[in-house]
Amino acid sequence: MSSFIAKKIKKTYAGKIALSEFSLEMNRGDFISIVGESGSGKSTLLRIMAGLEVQDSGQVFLENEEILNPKKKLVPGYDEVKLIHQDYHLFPNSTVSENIRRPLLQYDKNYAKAREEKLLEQFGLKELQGRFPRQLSGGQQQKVAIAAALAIEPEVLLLDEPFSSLDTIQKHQLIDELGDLFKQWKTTVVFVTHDLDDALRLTDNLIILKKGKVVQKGNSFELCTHPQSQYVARLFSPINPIPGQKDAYLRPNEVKLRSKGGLLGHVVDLRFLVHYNLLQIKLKESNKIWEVDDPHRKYQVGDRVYVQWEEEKVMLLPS
Ligand SMILES: Nc1ncnc2c1ncn2[C@@H]1O[C@H](COP(=O)(O)OP(=O)(O)OP(=O)(O)O)[C@@H](O)[C@H]1O
Repeated sequence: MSSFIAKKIKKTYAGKIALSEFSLEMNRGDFISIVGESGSGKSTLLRIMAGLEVQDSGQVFLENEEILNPKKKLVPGYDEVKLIHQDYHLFPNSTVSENIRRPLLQYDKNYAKAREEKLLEQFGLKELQGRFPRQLSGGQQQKVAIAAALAIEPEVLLLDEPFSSLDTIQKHQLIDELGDLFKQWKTTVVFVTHDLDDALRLTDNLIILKKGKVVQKGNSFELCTHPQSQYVARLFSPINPIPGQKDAYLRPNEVKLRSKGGLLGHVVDLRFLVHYNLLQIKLKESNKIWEVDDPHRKYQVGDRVYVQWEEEKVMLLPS
């Protein structure tokens, strides 16, 4: 039996569709990442799921109870369903401990103290408990904000790119740590992001959103190897159109570089990346620019090179 359900959620702003019949069913402790470009409706969806935004139609349920929107509920939102976004608000004149304790003010004192201690411990914040937010790094501040949001033990956590202001190393470390905690606690987590790498860090269970519509669902392997559209394929890597073949594309790592045979081109740009060089190759006949991986770092700008590929690597992708 699913415990968190969104049923045919639709939302328009001034007649423009932001979400179109979005449905989702999750069991307790499931993680899902929803990935989509800016404006695809991710934040709108999470706000509706948290009971903070009025939808045009459709319903959200937690354990068979309907999540009521602000039109139907005097005080919007629920303790059981917590939305965390980038603009987290810590109280600047309260310490780490006080920030975490604030949501627990109305709870039994002993319970509140025990909960605060547990969160400080689990988030590795014990040594920082007496500091004020201005004395913390961005990553530490975000940890405190998330710990505070978890103080009242929500069943569902909705994460709206809360890590986007962190550098990649901090971000990945925080996502890994949180992922472990959420698993321990069996929290149901919906993470929305435009960044596929971040999404995959937390879970392999993906929904791809475009202009308010689900365009594909599945795990990363399925989506990477069998994308059903250019939009989904591009989330994983750039794609190169094959001249003269409608909707036929190749990924940069599937193109072979040879000194003869295939399509002739010239290297017009080279980027040194950690594991390989990324080349831009201008194809002679079509003038198209392809992005191609050069794992052996063999080619230089100006080199003549032939590109080849295996037919089975060609992806047919309607726009
Ligand atoms: N309050 C609003 N009034 C009017 N239009 C809105 C409002 N909020 C969102 N929209 C529009 O709805 C669409 C979806 O917006 P939403 O913020 O949900 O997308 P998103 O995927 O979260 O984008 P981003 O990744 O940039 O945060 C966009 O076209 C946006 O302009």
